[in-house]
This record gives sequence, structure tokens and C-alpha cells, in this order.
Amino acid sequence: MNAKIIDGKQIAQNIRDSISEKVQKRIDNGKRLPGLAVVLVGEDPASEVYVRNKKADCEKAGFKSFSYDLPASTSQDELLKLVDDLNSNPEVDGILVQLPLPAHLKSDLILERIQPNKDVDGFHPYNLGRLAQRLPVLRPCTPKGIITLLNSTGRDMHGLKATIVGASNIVGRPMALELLLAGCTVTVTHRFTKDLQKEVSEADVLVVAVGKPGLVKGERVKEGAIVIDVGINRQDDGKLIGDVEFEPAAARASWITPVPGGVGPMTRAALLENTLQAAEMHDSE
Ligand SMILES: Nc1nc2c(c(=O)[nH]1)N[C@@H](CN(C=O)c1ccc(C(=O)N[C@@H](CCC(=O)O)C(=O)O)cc1)CN2
Repeated sequence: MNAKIIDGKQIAQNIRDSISEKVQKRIDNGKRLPGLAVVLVGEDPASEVYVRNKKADCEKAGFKSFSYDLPASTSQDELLKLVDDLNSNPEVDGILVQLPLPAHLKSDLILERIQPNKDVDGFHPYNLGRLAQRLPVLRPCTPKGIITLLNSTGRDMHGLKATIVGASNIVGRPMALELLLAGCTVTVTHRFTKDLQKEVSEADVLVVAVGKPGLVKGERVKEGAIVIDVGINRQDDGKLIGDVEFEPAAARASWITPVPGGVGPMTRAALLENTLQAAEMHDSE
């Protein structure tokens, strides 16, 4: 088998085009622009790139963009105060605090302070709880984007065995909830998993989100599997690679995402979808 490529870049572009049209309709109907506030604390180089891209996406889609670049020395109270101000600003539909935060800040307390109806990252316990109860409202961006990629293959997900490698709060755990909702039988592997390669070899749908290049050996991928690689690892020569050995995995899989150009662009597109969804919810409040 030689896998077909799931073109996240193109699918994300289609989503952005459709969002721009919807924003234009809002303008035509005299509604206000959706507003997204992006908060960056510190100078993590990767986070600076992601935040810059998110702001650019926002402006291109016709959203109003609010930007807060804060020093690494920002205190917990200062950040909580900013979140409170954004919660009460009627022009702001979505609040995104870029992760990771500097170590002295308590991410869980900050994320919980964001009003659930402005939580466009979908990380608030309310939104995660809704997803767990099969009643999603605002859904975490990377898993949501991955579901869009899986749907683009046309494969019926019901009853497929899905394995997620990595149990992070941002990807692995919410991904498990999304795949359950999609009707898969879900396994989540983590650092205590006894035989990772065995779990990998049984997966019809394999989602790998660890951040270790070459973690998943291509030869272990099940014949015909759909492989979603969330890893983004920069090599010494500057090239980006995922967590899965691409060529040997593609030789066995039916569909596979590339790195770059697979999941990353979908995370950004899902953020725009969530911000528009939040604005529509706020229209009727
Ligand atoms: N508040 C949040 N923080 C973080 C999230 C998140 O969803 N919300 N996810 C990740 C990083 N992330 C978004 O913030 C993200 C990562 C990668 C990409 C992306 O477009 N990747 C490109 C390659 C980009 C490059 O050249 O470096 C690709 O894969 O094609 C978008 C968003 C952690 N923090």
C-alpha cells in the first residue's frame, strides 16, 4: 500500500475561505466582527511564531485582533487581571493564552479563569466536561482539526481501533474524547505503557503526539491504517519532522499526514472556527 497524503494545508485554506465568507455575511447583516485576544507571556521562540501566525490568520479572516505580548516576569495576579478584563470586554469573543507559560505561572488556574463561552482553546474544564458528555461546545483546536482531517478521508470511523500515543492535556486526552465521540474504540498510550509498538501495530487510526522524532517505527504501522502525526521536531539542518518515520509508515498506511503541512495548519484553522462560533453564541446572549 502507498498512503494518500492528507493535505492539512489545503483543507485549512478551504476552512479559512469559508470563514472569510461568513465574516463578510456578518458585515453585510450589520453584525460586529468576531474578536480574538491572543496573550503571549515570555519569549519562547516557537510560541512567538505560533502567536504571530494566529494573529495574521485572524486579520486575514477579517476578525478583530487584540494582542498582548507580556514579559516573562508577569505575575499570576497580573495575568488573571488581564483575563478578567478580556472576559468583560464585549468586543472580545475569544481569549487564547499561548502555552506553555513560564514555570512560575499556574496554567490550570489561568485557563479556568477564562469565561467558558470565550474559551476558544477549549481547555476550560466546562468545555472538556461537555466534550466528555458528548455535548461539545468549544472543542480543543488540535483534536478538532484532526477530526476534520479524518473526515476528509471519507472512512467511516465507527468501530475502528484508534490508538493515541501521548496523553497530554492539549492533544492526547481531548483527542481520546473526540475519537470516542466519533465511534472508535480508543486506547491512549503514555510513558508507563508496557509495549508501545504492540499498541501501534493494532491501530486502524494512529494519532501520535509526543514530540520525539522516530518514536513510531514505520514497520509497526498496521497495513491500511490512517496515520496522524502531530509531532513537530526541528532537525539540526532546520527541517521539520514528525514523530513517525514517514517513508516506511507511508508504505503501509492508507492515509498519512505530512509534517509540516498536516495537523499544524488545522490547529490554526480550528481556532478561527471556534472564534466565529463564540461570536455567534454571543450574538444571541
Ligand atoms: N493556547 C495554546 N497553546 C498551544 C497550542 C494550542 O492549541 N493552544 N498548541 C501548540 C502549538 N500550536 C498552537 O498554538 C501550533 C503548533 C504548530 C502549528 C503549525 O502550523 N505548524 C506548522 C509548522 C510551523 C513551523 O514552521 O514551525 C505545520 O505543522 O505545518 C500551529 C499551531 C502548543 N501551544
